[in-house]
Amino acid sequence: MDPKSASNLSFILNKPHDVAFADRPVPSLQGPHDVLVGVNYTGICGSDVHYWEHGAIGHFVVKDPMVLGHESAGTVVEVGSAVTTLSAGDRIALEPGYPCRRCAPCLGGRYNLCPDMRFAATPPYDGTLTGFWVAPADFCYKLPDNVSLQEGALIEPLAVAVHIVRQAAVTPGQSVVVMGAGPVGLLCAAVARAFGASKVVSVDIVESKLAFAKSFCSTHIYTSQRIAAEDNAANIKREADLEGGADVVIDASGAEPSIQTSLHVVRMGGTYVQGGMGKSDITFPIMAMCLKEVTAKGSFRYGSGDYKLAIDLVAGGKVDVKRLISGTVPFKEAEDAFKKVKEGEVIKMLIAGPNEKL
Ligand SMILES: NC(=O)c1ccc[n+]([C@@H]2O[C@H](COP(=O)([O-])OP(=O)(O)OC[C@H]3O[C@@H](n4cnc5c(N)ncnc54)[C@H](O)[C@@H]3O)[C@@H](O)[C@H]2O)c1
Ligand SMILES: OC[C@H](O)C(O)[C@@H](O)CO
Repeated sequence: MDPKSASNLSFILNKPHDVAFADRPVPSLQGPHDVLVGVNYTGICGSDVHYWEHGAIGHFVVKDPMVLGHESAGTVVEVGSAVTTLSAGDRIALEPGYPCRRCAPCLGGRYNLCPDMRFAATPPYDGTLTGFWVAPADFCYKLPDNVSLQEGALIEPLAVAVHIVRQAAVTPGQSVVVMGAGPVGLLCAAVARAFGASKVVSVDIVESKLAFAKSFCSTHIYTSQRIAAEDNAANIKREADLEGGADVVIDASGAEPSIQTSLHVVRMGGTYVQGGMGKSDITFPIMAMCLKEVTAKGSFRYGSGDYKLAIDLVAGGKVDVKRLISGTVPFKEAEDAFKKVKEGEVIKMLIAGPNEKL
């Protein structure tokens, strides 16, 4: 694709529910280690939909028009003079956040915690729903021949799940309960299976999502009821035969009742990981955490090795991300795809890049 003759049409959020398409200048390489990527496919994340609806997530507020999107795969079109690992034509999954590489978290190996992270479609930084994108070469991961560009767009949420399951340190034979069967919860359940968990229980409030989870990877499912958290936890333990509780519980819902249930379903000395992002403050069953000596951890985005492992899991047939793709729309239908995601009819919608023929 020649960037001189191709479109750099971008899908821009002006303010909540006010989006526009604009042909922006094709970006140039900023340094010798950069590559220019033609964006082929981008998945819609819940955070994109949240910005589209509300114009903000916590203290990240869209003040100026911002290009949406951060779950992308593309094709390299130009490489900087110092790039040795990629060449024009390579198909890649795009890691969309660039840390400073100099601060204490970066040097400590946890670059996802960099305070100066420039993350796509997180204000003030533009996202990847555009024709061309410039990235450091080491944040572009070559896709093996048996991984499609559509699957490549799913590597981002899969890397989120890989990071969560690594935080939980899941080992073979363990029991894992995953709260939430949206894309992140489904992928956490699949990664937990791939890590050797023998029992993976998906919990949600929507039965159709659980039916999908069962067909996708979960060994057990449970529809959460509007009852006390302790009672939901007791039901999960009984129905999934988890006497004493689960070794690991992951929240991928962000919902307060689900977080409360999690602390009652985890076993003595078990591990709890918070992956879901809902309300900033909730009522948390801290006594259960204390008395059971639960190891509780957070998980934010992804770090060293997560993208690589996510690609290996797809290439090795361990996680079939294709099954999560509900449909792909042309670039000009981006807003309709956002509406579909908001209505909850779909699992993962992809938007083709502006130069992609469907
Ligand atoms: N930690 C990170 O870096 C990171 C990255 C991406 C997304 N997230 C967060 O992960 C969460 C999941 O993302 P997603 O894209 O799958 O979102 P999603 O909204 O598609 O999925 C959330 C699921 O939780 C279910 N749910 C709601 N209330 C529940 C309850 N009481 N019990 C059980 N399930 C319940 C919903 O029905 C839904 O299926 C979101 O909160 C998102 O913000 C975190
Ligand atoms: O997958 C990455 C997440 O969607 C982002 O961190 C988002 O939630 C905030 O920028």
